[in-house]
Amino acid sequence: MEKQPRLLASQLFLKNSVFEVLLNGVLLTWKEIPANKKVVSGSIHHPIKGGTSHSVSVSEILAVRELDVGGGTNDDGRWQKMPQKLTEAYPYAFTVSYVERARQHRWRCSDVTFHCSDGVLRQQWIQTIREQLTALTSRPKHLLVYINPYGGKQQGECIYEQKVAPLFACASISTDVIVTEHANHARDHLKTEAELKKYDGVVCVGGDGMFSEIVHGLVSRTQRDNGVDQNSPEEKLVPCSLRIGIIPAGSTDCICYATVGINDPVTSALHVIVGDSQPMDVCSVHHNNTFLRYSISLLGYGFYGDVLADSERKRWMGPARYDFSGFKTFLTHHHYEGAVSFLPATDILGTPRDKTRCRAGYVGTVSLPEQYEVGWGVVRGKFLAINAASMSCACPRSPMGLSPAAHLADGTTDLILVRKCSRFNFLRHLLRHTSKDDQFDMTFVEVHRVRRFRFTPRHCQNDSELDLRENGKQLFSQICRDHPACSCSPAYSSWNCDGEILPHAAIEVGVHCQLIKLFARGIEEQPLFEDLANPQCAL
Ligand SMILES: CCCCCCCCCCCCC/C=C/[C@@H](O)[C@H](CO)NC(=O)CCCCCCCCCCCCCCC
Ligand SMILES: Nc1ncnc2c1ncn2[C@@H]1O[C@H](COP(=O)(O)OP(=O)(O)OP(=O)(O)O)[C@@H](O)[C@H]1O
Ligand SMILES: [Ca+2]
Repeated sequence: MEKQPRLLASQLFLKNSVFEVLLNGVLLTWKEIPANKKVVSGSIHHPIKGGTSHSVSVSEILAVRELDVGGGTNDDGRWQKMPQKLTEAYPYAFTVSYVERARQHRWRCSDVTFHCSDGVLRQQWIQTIREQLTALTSRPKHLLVYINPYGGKQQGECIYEQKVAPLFACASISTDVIVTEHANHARDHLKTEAELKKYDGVVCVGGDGMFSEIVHGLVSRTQRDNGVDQNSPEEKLVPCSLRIGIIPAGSTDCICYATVGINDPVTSALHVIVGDSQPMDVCSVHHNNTFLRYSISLLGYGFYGDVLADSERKRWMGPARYDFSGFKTFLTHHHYEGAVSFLPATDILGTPRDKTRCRAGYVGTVSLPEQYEVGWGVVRGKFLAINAASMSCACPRSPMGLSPAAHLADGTTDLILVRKCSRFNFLRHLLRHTSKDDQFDMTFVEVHRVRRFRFTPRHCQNDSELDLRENGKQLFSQICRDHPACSCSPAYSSWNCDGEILPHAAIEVGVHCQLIKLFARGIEEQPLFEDLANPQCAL
């Protein structure tokens, strides 16, 4: 039989007042007792009206610890002198650290210190809270942490040491930390060496590129351990068991932003500590039955491919390189010819044009065996951009993202085709990414929710021998030498695969539903914050 959580109710002293404190296995609540209703000691069992009240879910308590008194520390860490009489009456203190919601999906760690009249009561409280925390089996105890010291503004190590490590220590999480020494260090370590059995999760401190390394390491390792061949595009991949945490310290941080709602290191660390779990889709990208890469956020050909290719040469500029290259690519206004064929997702309810958003608690449609018999669709033409967004791709540049209604874990990707149009119209389309306006409501844009797709560039219907880095450039320079003053576009762009350039233009993509899990819960609805942030809220 399941053990019932112990119920505790006491009158405890907090700041300058007496509170009725209650722990019921789900919630810890404390409610101020108006001065005229105070009971001197022991438990009370009747509801008390009036006074401020607070409530914290046990699942969002980080830790509880004893505190020596004679005075005490305030919630904001300042020394607080307590009234002599009350300190004498309640000399035994304990502090509870818990998650508090702040603005714009930010989480913060807050402390509340309760004072008890005797040591036995204090022990009872500490022990009971600890028992209830131990019963939360989804919380990680031992983590493997990779820090990219060169991501984003090169603050990775500092962010981890100052903001994250103290929180992990407070929550009694032990860590093995590796500061990477070169690109693909984390990927290769995970793929071949790391003793994964020792850990409850992997944390990366860096940007989307660093996260991508972790995904490649973990997914490849899992397939190898299970004898699955990644080179076969049709193969069903085995999901990874370890969850991944992202401490954002990169330039775009779109995976973190779209799964948590903000790119904030403390918020992400707290999601790891409370043991959140968010499944996510992963796209596999193949060329001629050879595995190229996995994509979790954006696969972009044309505009986003060209922005990335240009920005890679400007890494020294830091995150601003994307704006610089974005502006330059916008002015260049190249279009690319080719054919996109895709398998529409017919067995799901949503569409990319929905007004609904993927939010915390959304249960993704798990792949269903009975798809309607709808064949592949084909779209041919000249495109400014071909984007596949497997999730919204919300980021600080575009708070709603490339595909605002995309879901994190529904086994589909939103294929966005932007046909050749004027610069003015393309600018209108881009601008809509920065507001709530519908970027798909334009004649030259179409969007399909798909399970698989292929792209074949026009100039290379047989792309088997093509290596873009070599032949692509030659072809472009050839064309432009022939038309020195023309504004013709090169034959090929490159694919931007989560911030990495792919070596081929002709690719085949399949979505693997819920292949990985993150220490996140999806974006919480804002009203939840409004209620909980209000200190006067009713219990
Ligand atoms: C006029 C303002 C329009 C703003 C439109 C902004 C749309 C931004 C949508 C961003 C989507 C990011 C998707 C995430 C991709 C990541 O896996 C990847 C790795 O981190 N990041 C990038 O590839 C980094 C890609 C970064 C792309 C930045 C593009 C900036 C475009 C600026 C265009 C300026 C035109 C101005 C004309 C006057
Ligand atoms: N020690 C290292 N030295 C050089 N490169 C590294 C090192 N560790 C990781 N990398 C590589 O750095 C690249 C960029 O890292 P990261 O994603 O952390 O930052 P970013 O590119 O600034 O951010 P974003 O990906 O969000 O745009 C990654 O592709 C990763 O492979
Ligand atoms: Ca998806």
